[in-house]
Amino acid sequence: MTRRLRLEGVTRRFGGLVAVDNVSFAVPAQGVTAVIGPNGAGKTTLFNLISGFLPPSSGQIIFEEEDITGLPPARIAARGLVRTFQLVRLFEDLSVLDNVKVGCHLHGKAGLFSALLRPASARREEAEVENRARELLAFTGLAALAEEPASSLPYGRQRLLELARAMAAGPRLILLDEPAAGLNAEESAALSRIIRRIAETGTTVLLVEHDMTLVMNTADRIVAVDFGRKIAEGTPAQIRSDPAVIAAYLGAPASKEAAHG
Ligand SMILES: Nc1ncnc2c1ncn2[C@@H]1O[C@H](COP(=O)(O)OP(=O)(O)OP(=O)(O)O)[C@@H](O)[C@H]1O
Repeated sequence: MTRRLRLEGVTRRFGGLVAVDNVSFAVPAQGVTAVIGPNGAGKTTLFNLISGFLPPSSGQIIFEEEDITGLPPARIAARGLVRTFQLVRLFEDLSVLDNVKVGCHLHGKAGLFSALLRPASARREEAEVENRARELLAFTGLAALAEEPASSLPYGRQRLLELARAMAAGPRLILLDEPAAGLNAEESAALSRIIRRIAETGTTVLLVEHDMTLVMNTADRIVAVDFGRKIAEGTPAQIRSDPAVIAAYLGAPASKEAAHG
């Protein structure tokens, strides 16, 4: 099985606190992988390390067989590893469509320099960008809102817009940081279907999420962390019945839970 991403012994310390402790796992190119864990387990720190927002204290991060450890976020994004954030970060005054177009320009080949230097091909690229942006709005169910200002969308749709913008870059791997946060059950179910479709189009999905319904319905593989350490890895069925995972969520020591189980 091809692996899109590998973490090898990744550790991140904040002073005396070890937020991520010697974590290793691989993300297959196919499908959806989820990272779960109780509050403060180190999930966000893990995402910040993978996306370059924080350098690891030690260990290696390998994306498509190349070492990206310590590269700045923009360089990592340019290689096709893009992320969304826990809190929505949109250009509020721009239209829904323009937000997605910005996503194409941020990480894509249609950069500002090429637009200045090669006006004819830049115009062609601009048309392609517009087509791609509209396709993504259709994909996320936002096509009818293309000309509206982003700030006018209800929260659930702003989250989908953020997803569409991240997809505009044509990423090889997309990191979704709590994509279902603040969504109702119906929105969360719609999001799950969109995430599955993203994976089917060949973009690897790695997500961090507290909404267990979404995780169990969406992920092919789950990595569970607690106190910065990986405590389990497997299919949703395996994770659901894993004593260490159950113990982490119930707040009981794994050994005690295992003894009872
Ligand atoms: N910049 C920082 N400086 C100091 N400590 C930090 C920093 N970022 C995170 N931590 C600590 O590292 C640990 C892991 O935090 P992290 O936010 O990664 O956990 P999490 O699993 O994402 O939690 P949540 O589910 O609440 O978002 C926590 O103890 C947190 O207080």
